[in-house]
Amino acid sequence: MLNAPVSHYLFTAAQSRDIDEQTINEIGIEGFTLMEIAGYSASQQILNIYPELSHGIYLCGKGNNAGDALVIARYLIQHDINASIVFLSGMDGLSPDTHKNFELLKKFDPENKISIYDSWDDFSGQASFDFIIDGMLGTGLDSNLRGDYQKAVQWANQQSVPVFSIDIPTGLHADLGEIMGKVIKADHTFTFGGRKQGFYLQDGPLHTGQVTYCELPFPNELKTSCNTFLIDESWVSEHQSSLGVHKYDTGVLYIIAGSEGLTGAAVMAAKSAWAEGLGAVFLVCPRGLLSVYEHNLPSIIKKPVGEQSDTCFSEAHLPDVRQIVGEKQGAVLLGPGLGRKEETVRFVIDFLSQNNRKTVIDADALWALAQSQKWKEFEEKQWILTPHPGELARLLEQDVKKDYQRLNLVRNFSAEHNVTTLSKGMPGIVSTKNGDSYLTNYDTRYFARAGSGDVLAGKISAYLALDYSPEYSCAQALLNGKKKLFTYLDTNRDLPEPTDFI
Ligand SMILES: NC(=O)C1=CN([C@@H]2O[C@H](COP(=O)(O)OP(=O)(O)OC[C@H]3O[C@@H](n4cnc5c(N)ncnc54)[C@H](O)[C@@H]3O)[C@@H](O)[C@H]2O)[C@@H](O)CC1
Ligand SMILES: Nc1ncnc2c1ncn2[C@@H]1O[C@H](COP(=O)(O)OP(=O)(O)O)[C@@H](O)[C@H]1O
Ligand SMILES: [K+]
Repeated sequence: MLNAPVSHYLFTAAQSRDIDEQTINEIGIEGFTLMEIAGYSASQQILNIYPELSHGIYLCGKGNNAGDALVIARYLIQHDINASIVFLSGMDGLSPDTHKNFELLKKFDPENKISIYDSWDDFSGQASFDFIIDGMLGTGLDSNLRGDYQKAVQWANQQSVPVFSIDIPTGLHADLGEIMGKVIKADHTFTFGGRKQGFYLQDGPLHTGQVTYCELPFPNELKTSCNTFLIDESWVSEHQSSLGVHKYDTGVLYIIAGSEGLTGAAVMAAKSAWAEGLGAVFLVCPRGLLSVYEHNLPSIIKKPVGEQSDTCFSEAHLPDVRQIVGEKQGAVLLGPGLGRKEETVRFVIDFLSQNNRKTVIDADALWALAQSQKWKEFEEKQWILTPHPGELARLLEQDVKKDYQRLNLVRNFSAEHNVTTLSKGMPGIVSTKNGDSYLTNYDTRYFARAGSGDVLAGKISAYLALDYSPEYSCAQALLNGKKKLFTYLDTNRDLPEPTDFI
């Protein structure tokens, strides 16, 4: 199981608002109190992270997002950090808690040092300021940005000072991660009560800057509807290798991979899995390719099947392959470099029809699944599917353009077919049989070179062979790549090779 801490739950705007309302109406913590905690907590984070600030421009709408910004202003002026407040929709019609906080703020400023502007036109751009607070719109955004909000966003994005977004960068759709006309490009987003799903989809990652989760007193019981989580190393702990046990007790993996011209995929996957400290890795291969593997994979036990003239898998190999895979308890990786010949497609489907092993289905084995609907009826499916965008479109029989759509489709697909799916791309999405989804949070574009998929499949199947759950195996494999990527980028300027991730 993968149990994310609440700091890594990802909410939609509707879920956030529901939790807010229930906390206020059913639990009895007033909205004003929540706003105070939100603003106080963001102000302390800002003081910690940016200790040298002297003057902020506060861009405010009229909803509660602006109220949070006004609370921040109240705390920061106590630290001699000046404030200029710009109300983009004027000062009439502020939400009740925001209005109350505006009145409070003025009481903290008896000398009228705070500058207040009641429209965008009234604000002419200050001579000196060193940060901007974006308190224009939060979860209340309901359409493309209107009127002066567009102008203010454009202006803020052109300034060379840090921009701090309150709860959400204004203009970013909290669920979809899409830009609603225009969007703030924040250096830092302070988000309240829960991260928003859109931070990690589509345009989100390019606009939130660093995200800091600020806790609000929302009871955890109100958060159980959440089924989307952020994967990161702060909570997905690294596996411990169980040294000293017999090699066949510390993880056995059978890799069924490779065909003429595609032996590299099998080699990469096998090396990648072996590097995780398994007891034994068996590479099942068509006999005609054995010499390639003897040469390249000294640590891997080769299990050739068929005749000397065979260079791809076919149905004729099934009895031998089944027997080999049945010898010891272990996991199976099926797919890298298998090729797409018809006899290989039949081999894959027939093999899966009577396979009770935990199995990672990758690359050409996914091609085979997409050629035949038969697999949908198979009873035993302890499977992890690892489609890249093209493979996913074939499996779903539809094009998937938007991340939000991909998240929902992959979630439904996994639940409907009772499999775990790792949908590759940016973000990587892991969806489980019970409808939970886990998103990555780093630049996966570095992995878009032929071979990194084979390395990833090797890692996932290694963890599966070590008896970790399917979702943990996927998350840990993704994070393993991230760690290696960051280590590589620390000392290198050129692009990493897939072999750097082994
Ligand atoms: N008790 C609460 O409700 C809490 C709310 N919090 C804050 O409140 C925010 C949500 O507050 P609200 O629901 O008041 O919503 P917002 O503050 O996001 O703004 C809603 C207002 O903006 C207008 N608006 C919506 N879309 C617009 C567009 N495209 N262009 C121009 N104007 C637009 C709406 O007409 C409405 O008046 C959260 O994001 C968070 O910052 C926090 O203070 C925590 C507690
Ligand atoms: N550690 C990782 N974290 C996130 N995504 C990864 C990682 N490793 C691989 N990927 C994903 O896998 C993709 C490569 O897989 P794929 O297209 O199947 O390549 P291959 O040519 O190796 O089969 C990358 O574009 C990326 O989306
Ligand atoms: K905002």
